[in-house]
Amino acid sequence: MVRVIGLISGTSVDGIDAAFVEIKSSSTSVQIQLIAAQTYPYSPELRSQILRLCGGESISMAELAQLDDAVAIAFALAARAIQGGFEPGATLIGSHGQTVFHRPQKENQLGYSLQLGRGAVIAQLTNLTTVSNFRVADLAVGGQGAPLVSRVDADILSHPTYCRCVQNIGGIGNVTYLPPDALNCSEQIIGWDTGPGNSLLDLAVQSFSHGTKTYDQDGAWAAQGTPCMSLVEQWLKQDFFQQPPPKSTGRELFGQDYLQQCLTAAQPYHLSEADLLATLTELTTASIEQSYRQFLPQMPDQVLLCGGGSDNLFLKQSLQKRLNPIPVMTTSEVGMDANFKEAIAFAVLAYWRSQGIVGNLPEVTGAKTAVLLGEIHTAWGTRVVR
Ligand SMILES: Nc1ncnc2c1ncn2[C@@H]1O[C@H](COP(=O)(O)OP(=O)(O)OP(=O)(O)O)[C@@H](O)[C@H]1O
Ligand SMILES: CC(=O)N[C@H]1[C@@H]2OC[C@@H](O2)[C@@H](O)[C@@H]1O[C@H](C)C(=O)O
Repeated sequence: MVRVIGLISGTSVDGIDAAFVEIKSSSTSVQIQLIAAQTYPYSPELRSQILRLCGGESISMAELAQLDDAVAIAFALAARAIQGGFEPGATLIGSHGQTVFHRPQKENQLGYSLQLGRGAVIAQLTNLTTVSNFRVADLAVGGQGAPLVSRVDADILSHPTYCRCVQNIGGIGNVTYLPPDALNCSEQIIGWDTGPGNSLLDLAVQSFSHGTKTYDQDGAWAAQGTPCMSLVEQWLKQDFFQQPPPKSTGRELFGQDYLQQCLTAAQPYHLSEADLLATLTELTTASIEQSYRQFLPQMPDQVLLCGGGSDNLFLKQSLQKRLNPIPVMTTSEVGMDANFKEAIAFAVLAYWRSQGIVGNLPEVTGAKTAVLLGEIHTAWGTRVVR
């Protein structure tokens, strides 16, 4: 048994998700007990600095260094806070860090992905061995570097007889397709980034609310509107949605510029803000549905949502309508907290790294081979281990 902290802040930049878990492992899989979970919001200043960088703003190397320091300190404070008081405490941290740039692999160009929050600093500040920088090893062997949670999804969410899709709806959406008894047929597991999750919705809400809101609670604003389906069909012609897996994306594509193109295309329709939010919600759910129908060997028996978008009632209803009669549930309904599944995943990925167990699924990322994910930083220095 080992106690591990998983930390992640994703493309919504809404804060650091921290999960404190106990991991028991057998020869075939891991058993997870969630001890504590919490989201630690960024300070408004730090969030806005990160969002500007994610939005493509140029900064100096000195500013980048300062931002990396601030993110590492914020992650270390979250790690200290989440395990406060529990005994025994954690012996390992898995820190995804904060994605600020992602360049998917294409043709003969390696992918590139940058997450801020240096593991060596977190290890020093917490005095705990810290695994970080998970994506580079998959990228170096020709992978997309994302999604990385698929092997964990298979371990903790596959079902003996049901075929499942685990659908994360964060800033960006990503799916893992799990055939029945997936662990014993991992070559049949597939996954990809489906496209925008909440990223366009959040940007639109921040603009329409003049900065007073960061997201549409429960999708209540969008629910007051009517989606314009012809716009959704037009937007779905974007190359990314036609691209077969393996594929990954980020705010570099589905960010402010893409939103602006959507709003410009919508002008002739004279839509209200609620109509626009409803239409952007349909883009998210339509892109998920279309990718399933286009790229899956068969439609799943169940869809399990996770990520903040799983709390968006209007979005969940729209996806259910599109996938009926397939039940659209959340991972919480099968015992895996939907808001912290990704943080838990990075605790497991860090544990696997510490045990010399590979973490990526080449069938998902397109990597040439399965590799060890993450660099191990101890309080007394960085260990280079096989
Ligand atoms: N109650 C809610 N109603 C509607 N939307 C919500 C709710 N709670 C969270 N969200 C959405 O979820 C987002 C945060 O989700 P999450 O933390 O999964 O994103 P992330 O991890 O940063 O993204 P990614 O998975 O792309 O890395 C918020 O920005 C918001 O858009
Ligand atoms: C570069 C990066 O941070 N990608 C994220 C993003 O957010 C959702 C989707 O795109 C996913 O592929 C990925 O994160 C999750 C944790 C993953 O790698 O599985």
